[in-house]
Amino acid sequence: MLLQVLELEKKYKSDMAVNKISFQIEKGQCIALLGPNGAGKTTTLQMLAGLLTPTSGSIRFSKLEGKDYRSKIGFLPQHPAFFNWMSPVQFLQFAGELSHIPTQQLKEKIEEVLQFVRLADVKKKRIGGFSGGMKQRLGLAQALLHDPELLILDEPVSALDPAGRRDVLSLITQLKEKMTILFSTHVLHDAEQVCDKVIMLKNGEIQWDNTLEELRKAFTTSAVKVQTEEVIGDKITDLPFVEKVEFVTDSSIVVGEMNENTNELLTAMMERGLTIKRFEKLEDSLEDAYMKVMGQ
Ligand SMILES: Nc1ncnc2c1ncn2[C@@H]1O[C@H](COP(=O)(O)OP(=O)(O)OP(=O)(O)O)[C@@H](O)[C@H]1O
Repeated sequence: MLLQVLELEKKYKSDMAVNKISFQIEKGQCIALLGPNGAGKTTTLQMLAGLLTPTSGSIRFSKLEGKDYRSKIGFLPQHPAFFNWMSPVQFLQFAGELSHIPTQQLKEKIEEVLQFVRLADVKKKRIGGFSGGMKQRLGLAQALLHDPELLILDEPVSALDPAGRRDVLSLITQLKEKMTILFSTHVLHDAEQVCDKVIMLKNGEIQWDNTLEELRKAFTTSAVKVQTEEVIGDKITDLPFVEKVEFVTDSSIVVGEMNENTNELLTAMMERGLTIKRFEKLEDSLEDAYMKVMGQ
């Protein structure tokens, strides 16, 4: 385990932004913190990054018990601030000095991270002329300067156009091989593309903390819809599935709780002289499952 969060709480006067949440992060995981606006994502990430003091609860970084765990965290805020007159090299030099990275190491690291985020060609240009995607990649470069073990990204792709989104998500995918990543998003699809696990937040509380595969399993219905050429009538009244049958029309039924026994149902219907015209598995999409968990 890399990080353990216990009963973490942040209250703003009477407003409970984060309500005693607990979760843990294993080394090497890529986790998405998913939730609508106001769910408490930024508040949580800022507490983890040490930028905000929790009202109560604890954050433990396993390997650095007692030391300042923040030195091992790389953080990209939701709205990174840049000096427009600076160049990427100047900005990273400035950020690296603030983090007390030794001079020679910093020089090499700046070249390395700029190469990684594909800004090496424009490293001496003014940041003021950069696109949103370029700025976000520069922000990511800054978060990587001190070789963090845990990279925390607050809505890294939310403000980007589709191409910028794809760029940054692909960089995150490459970084997954090297470090543990926690990033927030309000878009399920972003989480689906890169992460192993999702923590869903709503009103400051965790609604789900597991893989998307488990989410799919937990919320997928196993009904099938069968449409026939003929009127079905009472031809299926003796089938073992009869209690789960609902007629949609005279020649179309939905049968619930069908798992491995779908073939049996179809065979039985054909044996009773029904011609199968259409057969459909009615599975909830991941989006449906997300909506159910979030109660939306
Ligand atoms: N400085 C603050 N003072 C008072 N309330 C705040 C403050 N910061 C956040 N909140 C409240 O805390 C709750 C959680 O906000 P937070 O920004 O963490 O949510 P979020 O999930 O990151 O949303 P978004 O996607 O909009 O950034 C919201 O109800 C918000 O209004």
